[in-house]
Amino acid sequence: MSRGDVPGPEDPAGATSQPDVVVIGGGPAGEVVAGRCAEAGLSVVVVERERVGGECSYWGCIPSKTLIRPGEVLAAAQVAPGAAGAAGAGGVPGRVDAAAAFARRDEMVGGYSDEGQLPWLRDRGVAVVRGIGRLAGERTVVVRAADGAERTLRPNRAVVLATGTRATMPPIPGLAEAEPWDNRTATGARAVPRRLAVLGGGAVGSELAQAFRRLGSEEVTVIEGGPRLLAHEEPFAGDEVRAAFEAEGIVVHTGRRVVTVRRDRSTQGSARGPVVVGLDEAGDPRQIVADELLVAVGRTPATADLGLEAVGLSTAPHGFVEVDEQLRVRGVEGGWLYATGDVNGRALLTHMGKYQARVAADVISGRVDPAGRPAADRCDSAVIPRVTFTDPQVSAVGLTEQAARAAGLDVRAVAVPTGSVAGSSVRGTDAVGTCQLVVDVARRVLVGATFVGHDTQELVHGATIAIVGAVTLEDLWHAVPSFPTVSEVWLRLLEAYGL
Ligand SMILES: Cc1cc2nc3c(=O)[nH]c(=O)nc-3n(C[C@H](O)[C@H](O)[C@H](O)COP(=O)(O)OP(=O)(O)OC[C@H]3O[C@@H](n4cnc5c(N)ncnc54)[C@H](O)[C@@H]3O)c2cc1C
Ligand SMILES: NC(=O)c1ccc[n+]([C@@H]2O[C@H](COP(=O)([O-])OP(=O)(O)OC[C@H]3O[C@@H](n4cnc5c(N)ncnc54)[C@H](O)[C@@H]3O)[C@@H](O)[C@H]2O)c1
Repeated sequence: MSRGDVPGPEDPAGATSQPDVVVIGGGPAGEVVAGRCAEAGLSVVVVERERVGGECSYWGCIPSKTLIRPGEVLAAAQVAPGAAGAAGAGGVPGRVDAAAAFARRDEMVGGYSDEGQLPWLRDRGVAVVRGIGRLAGERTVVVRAADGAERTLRPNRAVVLATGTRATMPPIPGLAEAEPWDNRTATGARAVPRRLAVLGGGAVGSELAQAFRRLGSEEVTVIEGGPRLLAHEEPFAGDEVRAAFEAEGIVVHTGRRVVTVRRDRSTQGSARGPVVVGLDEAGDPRQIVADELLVAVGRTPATADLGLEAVGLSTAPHGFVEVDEQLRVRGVEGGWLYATGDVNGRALLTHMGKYQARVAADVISGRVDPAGRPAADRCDSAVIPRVTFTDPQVSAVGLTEQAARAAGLDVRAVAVPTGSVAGSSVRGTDAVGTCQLVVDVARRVLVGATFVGHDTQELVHGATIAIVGAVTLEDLWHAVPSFPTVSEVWLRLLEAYGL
């Protein structure tokens, strides 16, 4: 199947028109809610307009992390004396074989076919109906297939919206005509642009800017409208990532606005002609010329044409679907409509969408815990683990210090350099980053943690457990980290707190 095609008409498993549950959208959140409902004995239909697996599998997490990995491995080797010679030397790590990286990306996305994803649903008896789903009234979903044929599904119990998001395109004059990259074109690239400009220094922009620099782009420029990269994280995280970017030749402009974009189709030397990005008058430069412009300024929920008005909901453009703690859509009577994953705007992360999906499935199926109580929603929106796969990585969970104070908590933050433990030095010569805990002073429990450094992705789950379990500092003191691991930062942090 070529990219951009809509897959075949209907999964051979077939689908009843009156199942218990209809899920619109077969991304990570839709798949999981469907699978768990089916495991609970319900009959389930997933309606998918493109590919089962969603944005994450083909144009998000999987291809981006696959393209990041080779540069990360080379950079790690370069700071391990003895391996460094084999891996190249200089500001940018030795060359990544971009063609091999793209080939591995193609493998990881299953050649942009969802054949590999379907068995998981089939094994659970979930039917997939191909087409665009929309609400047409209470417990009523109309599906329009690629050939225009429509069929109506009338589930007995629930409809779950899991339609995700697409890249937001800001209304900058000339931008659309310049055919910018979005996450799909960037993660699906088949060649490395010599010059790449990136609009937006959030998770997508930061990860892909560094990935392309390491894949071989000679000039990479990030333009961020806010004061720093990774604005949702602790301020030191964005500053430390910026320092690392600049050390490897990525130019970062913060606090700047793009006011015009133009693709110069008269210029030779690039198949499409260079793109000229005009900046505001707030500073220098006033213009950036690149071969491609990646737009990564956030996400827009896929709610247009979803029929929200048919069930009395607002159809405000760019509006996320508001849900309660059990993932039921607010403002709809009867408790039959749910929304999980990106489309509800709570946490635009695959693992959180899948968590919400498990909660929603338990609510829909009436699952009870061993004590016979209904499965409760523990979907605490403050406890969101997240890893930004830049180098250094930014791995965090819970509240930033500022967010905790804004929430009225009396907190104390303690921080130590990630390089203060032997585990960091053993790994290489360039231990960078800061680790910080945010502690609720009265309860002596964590409410937030941030770990910036190489390979910190595996540190964050310990902090997640500590927050969810409300483990006191006195108990954490007895959770002894192994030597010589980077986890020893936990000990340093507790010592810094005064234990
Ligand atoms: C570049 C990039 C990198 C990312 N990296 C990470 C990461 O490392 N870790 C992480 O946790 N998150 C990451 N994310 C975020 C992650 O991709 C999303 O949070 C996740 O895909 C959301 O899952 P979802 O099921 O809610 O929506 P989606 O994955 O968007 O799936 C929605 C599905 O619904 C279908 N659909 C939409 N409308 C309809 C309709 N009307 N009828 C039928 N089908 C419909 C779509 O075709 C799609 O298949 C990344 C995102 C991007 C863009
Ligand atoms: N590793 C991961 O888990 C991962 C990776 C990529 C994406 N994601 C998820 O996807 C979501 C979307 O990522 P994203 O990077 O598109 O959004 P984002 O909200 O993380 O960052 C967007 C950035 O663009 C800036 N911006 C907005 N408009 C601008 C403009 N006109 N000019 C310049 N800058 C502008 C914002 O200030 C912000 O810093 C993230 O919130 C995250 O949840 C996760």
